[in-house]
Amino acid sequence: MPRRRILDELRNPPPVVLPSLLLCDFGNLAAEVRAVEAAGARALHLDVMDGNFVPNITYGMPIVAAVRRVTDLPIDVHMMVAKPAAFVDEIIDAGADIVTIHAEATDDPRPILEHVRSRGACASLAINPPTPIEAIADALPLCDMVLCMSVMPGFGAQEFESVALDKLRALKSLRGDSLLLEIDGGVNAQTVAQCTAAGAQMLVVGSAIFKSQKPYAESLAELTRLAATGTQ
Ligand SMILES: O=C(CO)[C@@H](O)[C@H](O)COP(=O)(O)O
Ligand SMILES: [Co+2]
Repeated sequence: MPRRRILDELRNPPPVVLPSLLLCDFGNLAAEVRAVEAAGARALHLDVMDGNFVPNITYGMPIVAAVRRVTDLPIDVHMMVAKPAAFVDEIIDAGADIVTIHAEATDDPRPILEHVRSRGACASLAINPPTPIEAIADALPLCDMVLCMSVMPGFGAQEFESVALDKLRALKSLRGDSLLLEIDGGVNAQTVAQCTAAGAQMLVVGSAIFKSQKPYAESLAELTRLAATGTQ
């Protein structure tokens, strides 16, 4: 889908809860994707980890492509890899609509963000909890989205770190609504309203959907309802 259309779809209306497939049943991947789509998901978040940038390995292009084959939902690929420049083209070819690279993985993210946009995808920059927003100030004009991590990346089901909220507030006051803001890590029914109150429109949720006893539709509806309370 073209970049402008993705951004319009995600903005209208906020907030968007993105299931992170990290903790889904990969033996039934297609069924899991169809199930969260039927449950009301408006976009998906895929965590690509290389065992180098983070101390964990997940999956790469074949899984992104497999998800692409079963859904037309926007796919946000969170690249936790040490050499993002080497892989963004293949990630886009596999079907990513939003390509999220980490500021900590590159000395200068700007050429990569520009390249992602030139390929028609949305360009997004992630920062870990200890990374200040000053570190990405020069790159902001090239970002469609900024992801503030609320855990150290690498694993699902970690505890929420509220330092991400301060950064969301600062980014919101710097850039208003021109920039999509995403938060990822420990987002659940207890934390989601704080995230939207701080300015996030994009809420990545893994364990609170895939490890919950509730049906996906119930979790997604509850999280979306609670997220909306933070915007009032
Ligand atoms: O990027 C990551 C982890 O590094 C995430 O996208 C997790 O998958 C989120 O899982 P929960 O914290 O919601 O369980
Ligand atoms: Co993620």
